[in-house]
Amino acid sequence: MSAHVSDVKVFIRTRPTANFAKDLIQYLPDGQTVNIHLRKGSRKRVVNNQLCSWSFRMDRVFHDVSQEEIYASVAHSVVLGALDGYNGNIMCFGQTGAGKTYTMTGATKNYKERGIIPRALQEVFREVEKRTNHAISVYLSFLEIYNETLVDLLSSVPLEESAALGGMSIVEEAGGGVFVRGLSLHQVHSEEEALNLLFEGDMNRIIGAHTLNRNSSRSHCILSIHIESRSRTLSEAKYLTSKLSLVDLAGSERLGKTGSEGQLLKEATYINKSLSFLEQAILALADRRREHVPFRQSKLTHALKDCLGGNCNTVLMANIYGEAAQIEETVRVAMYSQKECLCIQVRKLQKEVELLKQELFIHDSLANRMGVSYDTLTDRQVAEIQRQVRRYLDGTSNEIDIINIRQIQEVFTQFRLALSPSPSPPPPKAEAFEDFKAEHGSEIARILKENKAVLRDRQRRLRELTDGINETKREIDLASSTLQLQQQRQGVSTHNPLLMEEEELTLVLRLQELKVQYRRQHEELGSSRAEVNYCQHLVDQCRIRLLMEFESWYNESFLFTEEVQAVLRAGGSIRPGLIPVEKALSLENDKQEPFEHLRRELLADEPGALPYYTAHNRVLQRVGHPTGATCALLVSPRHSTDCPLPSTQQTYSRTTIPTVLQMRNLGARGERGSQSMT
Ligand SMILES: Nc1ncnc2c1ncn2[C@@H]1O[C@H](COP(=O)(O)OP(=O)(O)OP(=O)(O)O)[C@@H](O)[C@H]1O
Repeated sequence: MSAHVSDVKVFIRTRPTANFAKDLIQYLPDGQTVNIHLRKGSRKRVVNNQLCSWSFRMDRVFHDVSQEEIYASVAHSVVLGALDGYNGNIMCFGQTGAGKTYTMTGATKNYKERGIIPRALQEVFREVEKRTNHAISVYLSFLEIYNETLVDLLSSVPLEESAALGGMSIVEEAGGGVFVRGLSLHQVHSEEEALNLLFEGDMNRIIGAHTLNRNSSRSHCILSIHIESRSRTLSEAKYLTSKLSLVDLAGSERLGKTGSEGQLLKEATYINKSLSFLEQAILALADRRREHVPFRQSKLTHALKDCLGGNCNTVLMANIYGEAAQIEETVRVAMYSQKECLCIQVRKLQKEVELLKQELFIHDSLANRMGVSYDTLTDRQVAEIQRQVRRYLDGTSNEIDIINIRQIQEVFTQFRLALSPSPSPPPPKAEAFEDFKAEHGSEIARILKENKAVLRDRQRRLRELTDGINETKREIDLASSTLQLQQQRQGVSTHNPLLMEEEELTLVLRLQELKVQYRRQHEELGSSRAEVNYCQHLVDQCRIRLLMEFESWYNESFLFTEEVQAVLRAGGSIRPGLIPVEKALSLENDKQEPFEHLRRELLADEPGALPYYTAHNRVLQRVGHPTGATCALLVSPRHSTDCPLPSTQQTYSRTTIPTVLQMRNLGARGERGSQSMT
């Protein structure tokens, strides 16, 4: 039996655990979909019950599945493909401890639990025995890549000697293949010989890691099975060579997760870089417009160059934990594999398109329609269709040349353009704003006017109080200095407080009276300042509402297309006015300018409100949530005014605010605002 499909497949496998997070990970019965839910903020240990959900679709998802089944579903066809001359590549990736080594190598203590590599070696030699018509030679190499350093796990030469000989390097061959110069290649004649090398390499990896003080899960390992096959019966049959790479990638933890530093940080950086380069290489392979695939960016991608894409069967296995504590990493790994899955879909579709184009070409040549192009229309072709449509509409022509679907679509587009009424240019914003205040926005404009009047009244009262308190202070100072002079005149030594002269007594009593008055005025001033601040806040709110409502009205009335307006009318999460119009319509900057100017002018009398408004609007646009506007308004800080203030600064409670002002609060279209303001 032979199997060879040049393709990439993506799988997910969960490591079994007693604490499987069944409320967060759900495998759907189709055997291909896994839904993962993540509680927002769980990482920061913030109590937050909001869930983010993802649905990932793979070639297959494996949960509680035996090693035997994994091999049959994932590796069997790739191994057979290699025996037929197709390169193969099986890669396991995922976070440390998620089961990559278990999947690739398996648990060595238990035969049933052996992984893909020993099973692949077994199958290769069984096939060698079966395929008696072929002389098949098998070679093994075992490469470790640690921090971009290449290590030969089967070398008999000590590391220092190998370095003295020039070390190892990745070299490209003329036919597009790659080989690692300096990496030992071992011919094996039986399954057992091959397994010996596998275990030896594994052991060398552990010893190397131990002596060099590094963690074996921080390196990538590639066991390559090189196969050469020659027909014993057909002298002219091709001599086939292939390479099957079985890759156990390093754990893919995020940098920040374990607070890595020093060596750990360096390792994590290398791993992340090489995995990201691997991803880039796979994405580039899927993009047919890319002529260059960046294989040389890392040792890993360079070494795998001839096992990715092209004439190669590739399998990606995402190993994940099933526990809630690891759910974020799980999402990350699943997303990574999903991306690969997407590019595989793209590649498949591109192949299909290619095939269909070829069929069309044959069909056209049989139907004598050679020279017909199915590519995207050029500007000249579009202009030609436009001309023909116009001639058809004004009656000078009865025909329009159409030979393919793209042209039909373009004809319809041109008809629509020609027949739809040309949109009138929107009026200048400053002019429209006046109309808006007189009609649609009259109620808000009226309330803004009233609130401004109240604010002016309170500001006047504050000025009076400040003048009054300053006057009292002056009187106090005068009375004090007069009293002091009086006492000096009498002479301090002879002065008897019990025998106070009438003039002096009058002065003392006046001073006491003034001090009481000063304290009373001071309190009143405090309340008055609080009122002014609060009135100012309400005026700002009204002003912002007015501008927002205006912007919304202007967009809806003059800028949004009928389609957009229909969506807005239908409700949903988009609220008019919260769509940044620049984004929705890509307005040119100079058209926005007058409105910015208007906005600044409107806010000019209280400059403090401008940054407030701008920042607030930015937050709204960023959050893009309908209630965002209201919430932001309600929690916004109160503004100070430029009114004269007494020398002592105080804070005032909001309980002094008169009820009449609360009635004019516009927050949250009614109730929400008034709740929060009291
Ligand atoms: N599917 C599974 N069934 C049974 N045991 C498993 C399975 N997957 C993993 N294990 C066990 O979990 C432990 C960790 O697995 P493994 O060493 O394969 O993780 P890993 O992803 O290769 O980690 P590292 O990145 O550190 O190499 C091992 O004891 C392994 O036997």
